[in-house]
Amino acid sequence: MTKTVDLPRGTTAGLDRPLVSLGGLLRDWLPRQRWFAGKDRPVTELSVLSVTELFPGCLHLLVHADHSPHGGTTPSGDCYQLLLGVREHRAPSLERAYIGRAEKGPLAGLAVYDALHDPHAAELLLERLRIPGTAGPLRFETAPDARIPGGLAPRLLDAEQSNSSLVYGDSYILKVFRRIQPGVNPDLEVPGALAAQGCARVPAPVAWFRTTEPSQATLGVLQPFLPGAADGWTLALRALAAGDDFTTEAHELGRATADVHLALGSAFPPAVHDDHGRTAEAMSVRLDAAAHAVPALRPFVPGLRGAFDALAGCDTGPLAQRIHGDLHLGQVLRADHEWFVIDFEGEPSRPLAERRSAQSPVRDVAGMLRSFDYAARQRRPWRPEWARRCREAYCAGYAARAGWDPRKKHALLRAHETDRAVYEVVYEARHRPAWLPVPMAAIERLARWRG
Ligand SMILES: Nc1ncnc2c1ncn2[C@@H]1O[C@H](COP(=O)(O)OP(=O)(O)O)[C@@H](O)[C@H]1O
Ligand SMILES: O=P(O)(O)O[C@H]1O[C@H](CO)[C@@H](O[C@H]2O[C@H](CO)[C@@H](O)[C@H](O)[C@H]2O)[C@H](O)[C@H]1O
Repeated sequence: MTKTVDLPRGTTAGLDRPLVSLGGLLRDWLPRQRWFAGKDRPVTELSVLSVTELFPGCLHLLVHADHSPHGGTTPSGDCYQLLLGVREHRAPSLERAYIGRAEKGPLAGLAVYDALHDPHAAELLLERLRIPGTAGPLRFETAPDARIPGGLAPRLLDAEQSNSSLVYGDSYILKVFRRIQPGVNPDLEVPGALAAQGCARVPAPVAWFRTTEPSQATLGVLQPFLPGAADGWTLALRALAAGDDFTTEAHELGRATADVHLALGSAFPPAVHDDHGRTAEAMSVRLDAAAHAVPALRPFVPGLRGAFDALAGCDTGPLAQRIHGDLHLGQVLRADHEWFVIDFEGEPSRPLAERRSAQSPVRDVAGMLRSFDYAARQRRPWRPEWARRCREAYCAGYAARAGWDPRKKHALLRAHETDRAVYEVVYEARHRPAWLPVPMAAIERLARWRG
């Protein structure tokens, strides 16, 4: 029988030693994870920032993967959250989650695996979340009126994700953030603020956990699960495959986006003048960095920069406010004939302060328009007409609710679509090189654009 191993209870003293013995294992395992952000750069050092025994046989770790070249002076790297299960023997049911056997230190000889794959560990994690409390530097908190039942069966979502999510009994979904940045995560902050506004388009957080060490940071959020929901990407591809029209859904999605923008406008500090010059400058800087990282972009840089120059010269547009920041078809769910919006983290590679700053709502609109293009390019022959109709319907739906029409903001829309396509090029080059031609096709079109 497979036994879990009891580690010294309630103490972190000496527990950082396990990482010394796990370093070799994690160094190989970490970069292979979908959510690992530094795939294009070697890990030069892996260090432990905190380690806590969450419950017997389960360690909570924050590790830092350093990418600075040896001898380099500018530190670079990211912090990741790991939940490691430790057992005496390898469990056949956890083969997919197996990381390896610790060679040295207090865990020597024990089998180590990603505990989120272990239903028993996932159940205990929900138990911790149901009732407010602490474990070392970890804080477990609930919404004031939350009544979370125990004993819900967990399942780990195996979607291609930036984080890891556990669904409990089709009632709740727990998102465990993988890349951790100091401060409150917008995916807790924004849905919480929208719930307080009575915005029904966003599932409200019911519990969350955070750390106080090495600095304050959100680690995970539990929200109601929308049973039977399908995400916009799946629905769009289904419509394309069946040759179905998607304009009704796109129109409603435009309305839903505007609803969320209006609620965000009320929930956060007043909207501010959108400084187009500064935004254009930031876009230009991102373009240069992207072209440095992805050589295929380089021939298009002068053409693309034209979009940013046009933005800088533009003197009208909606006010800047809190936005979603990474809006695409995978971030919207359809349930009971309504659209819901999830995942307010923003573009994962951007610094947190930037993601939480006021930005043009056109950025979200541009994100969704790019997504229609992505969907249309999943089929051969490519369906530009399908994407164009969705685009029109989405903008019309948005305008009907927001009171202004994104289609009439040509310079803004083009600049934000260009910036978004540049982001996507870097994202695909890093995570899914086979998808690179999708945003590159848009880059070619946007670089040629004369209007
Ligand atoms: N409240 C919810 N109800 C139903 N499914 C959800 C809910 N929240 C997220 N999901 C599912 O989980 C997936 C991943 O969620 P998401 O927040 O986008 O995580 P990530 O940031 O890791 O991409 C979504 O695509 C969706 O299928
Ligand atoms: O993981 P997240 O949902 O936070 O977002 C990241 O991954 C997305 C892909 O999973 C990526 O979206 C890009 O691909 C989508 C199709 O898979 C497409 O609908 C989007 O329009 C396109 O941007 C997203 O950019 C990235 O931040």
